[in-house]
Amino acid sequence: MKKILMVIVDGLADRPIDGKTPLSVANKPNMDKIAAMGINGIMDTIAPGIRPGSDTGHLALLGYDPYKYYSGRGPIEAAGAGINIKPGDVAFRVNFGTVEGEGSIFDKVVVDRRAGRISDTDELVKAVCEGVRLDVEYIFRRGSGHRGALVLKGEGLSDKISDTDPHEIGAKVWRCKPLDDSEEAKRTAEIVNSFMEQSHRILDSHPLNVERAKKGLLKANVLLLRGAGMCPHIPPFEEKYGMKLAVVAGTTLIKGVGRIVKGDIIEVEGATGNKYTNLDGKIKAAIEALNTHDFVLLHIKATDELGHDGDFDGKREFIEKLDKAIEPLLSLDFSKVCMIFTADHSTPVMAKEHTADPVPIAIVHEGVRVDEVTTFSEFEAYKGGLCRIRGRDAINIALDLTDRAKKFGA
Ligand SMILES: O=C(O)[C@H](O)COP(=O)(O)O
Ligand SMILES: [Mg+2]
Repeated sequence: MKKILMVIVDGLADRPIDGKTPLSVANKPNMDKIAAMGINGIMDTIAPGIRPGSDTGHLALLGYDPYKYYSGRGPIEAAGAGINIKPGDVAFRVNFGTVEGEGSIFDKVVVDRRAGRISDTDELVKAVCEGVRLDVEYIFRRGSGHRGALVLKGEGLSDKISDTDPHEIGAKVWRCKPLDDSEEAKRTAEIVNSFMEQSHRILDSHPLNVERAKKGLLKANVLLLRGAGMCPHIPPFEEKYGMKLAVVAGTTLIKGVGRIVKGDIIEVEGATGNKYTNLDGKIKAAIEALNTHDFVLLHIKATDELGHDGDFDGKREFIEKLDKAIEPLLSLDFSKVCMIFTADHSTPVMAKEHTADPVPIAIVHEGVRVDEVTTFSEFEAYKGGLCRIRGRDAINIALDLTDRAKKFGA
């Protein structure tokens, strides 16, 4: 049976500054070869004008309707961190951030939502877990980089509560509020606010943070919570498509997407989800996974981080580094493998956030209607034969090319 490889370069696409994007000016002969070998187009991961999160974007690319199956970022992040969420538990995405100011945690101002992109939070997580006492059981784990996941466990909880992450720097930490009149939401918000206060006290005076401050580094002294949600109910990928799924990713969230649809997560040494990740190792692992799995999702994260950081040159340089690393993909046997090369959304350096600008997509397989596009970029892709598709179409096209599609009608 033929195989499918979907390469998703997170936040790869951009909005032009003086007519240029990091992708359009990067020297990337291998991506251009992929464009030349395949059929090209632009893709609205969810729908035109809808800004995808990486979670909803990846669900759509795996063929799941995010409006039906998405139950918040928290549970996906928690699954990625290896936490087994049970019905009734409430999960959150957590950011190690930096606050300054006096008074309670809710009087303090967020000066960085990523604590200077801190990379090792093991000791800090341990201190929080040892010190914070709540009215419920909880699990707090680190994720990749500044990320983590918190799960409140037990009866009488609700996910109808607001974030404590204000989503912007210069703003005060938000107090968690119930979003409906239920006792459960009121109680959960109180528990969250207690977690915020206690964890801040522990982190602010932690020796590692005192040391960071001495070195002129930002303290990781607040845990910003967002995306509260409960256990998702989603059909396993294999049940839906009859294909075994493998996910090669360093980023906790994407591992989580793989786990909630019951795919296999391939761990690669040195896969960090940042610009120093082990690209060669990930590409090798993805190619190997094609021997054991039917559908392989290879995720590359750093382009998105560099977009969030507003770093045009950094994003271009990373694209060039990635381009060198993907060379082995060009030697795949495209009579047996269908390769989709694309992004989950745009993260323009000028916006430092995700936008709804469509992303380029190239599909390589024997027999595709190769078009005249020979450059992989936001400006060339739309001239290709795929024209403009939605995220959920990509997997269907691959199913058709690999002779898995069922005829609709007689
Ligand atoms: O990198 C991530 O996890 C997200 O795409 C952005 O999240 P952040 O703004 O909290 O870093
Ligand atoms: Mg993304």
